[in-house]
Amino acid sequence: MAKADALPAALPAAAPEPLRVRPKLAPAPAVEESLPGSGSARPAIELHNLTVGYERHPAVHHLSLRWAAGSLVAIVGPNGAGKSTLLKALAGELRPLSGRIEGLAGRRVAYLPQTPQIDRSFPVTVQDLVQLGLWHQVGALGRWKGAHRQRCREALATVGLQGFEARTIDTLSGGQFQRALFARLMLQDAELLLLDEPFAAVDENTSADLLQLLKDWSASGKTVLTVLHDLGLVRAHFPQALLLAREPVAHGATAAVLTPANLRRALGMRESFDDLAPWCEADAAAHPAGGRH
Ligand SMILES: Nc1ncnc2c1ncn2[C@@H]1O[C@H](COP(=O)(O)OP(=O)(O)OP(=O)(O)O)[C@@H](O)[C@H]1O
Repeated sequence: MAKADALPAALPAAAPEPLRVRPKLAPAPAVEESLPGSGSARPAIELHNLTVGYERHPAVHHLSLRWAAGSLVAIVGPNGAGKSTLLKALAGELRPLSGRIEGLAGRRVAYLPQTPQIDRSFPVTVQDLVQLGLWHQVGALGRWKGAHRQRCREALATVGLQGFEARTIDTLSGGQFQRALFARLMLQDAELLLLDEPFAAVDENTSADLLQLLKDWSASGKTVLTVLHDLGLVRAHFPQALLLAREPVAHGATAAVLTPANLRRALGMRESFDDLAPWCEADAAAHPAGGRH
């Protein structure tokens, strides 16, 4: 699987600034439309008994599910549940310990990780940062043209950063920086977007506007998987959810996933990562002689 275009994550919160988002498109598809058999021409993403972890220590176990193209999915769960680990696997940064992911071959994936991976003191302009989203079109040997710069300007205007092109990124507030990263995501034009807590460092108005972009992407057929902790936000805006606690607790329509019983169960499974833990139940069956991760 090709590694996703990794993007840095948000930095600390910023002063709010009004966004000029694109006009609202059709609402995000209802969950029924995103479920298997909806007839979408684009391939779904399928996890088949997927286990992902670090140095043979599984962090998230035995996931089997399917996301139809255009799904808008919130991935939720307690700290340490394996949410970021799952995104890393989908982004191609971690190889599965077992199982497989299907539906990514030949598809562009954009990944906005949780931890900042960019040195903001590096003297690059907002234009430099955002136009990297067009790398798939321009390439290492290509030349940046006026049309590319124009697309950058349009993307920046869409996230309310018109006129910021020449600013160096060290002069941006955290929220402005996050918006610039969304402009870059826009230019990446990926079919699968993986966002790890994208609203963690932005104010309510900004997150509402960025959320609208996610809905627009989903409505246009892109699959959007977003790690979130704000369950109110998830209930209000995400038709589908995956509740993780190292293993899947529930997956499907958000209202059916985020029930008090499921949430209690997930909390009960928290912090269970243990270097000396025995094989999980499913692995124990496969390794009757026993073993430890
Ligand atoms: N690089 C790593 N090496 C070893 N273990 C790791 C590494 N990264 C994460 N882990 C462990 O994997 C488990 C899952 O971590 P992960 O970051 O996926 O959880 P999360 O659900 O995203 O948590 P949070 O909500 O706190 O961000 C945790 O127990 C964590 O300690």
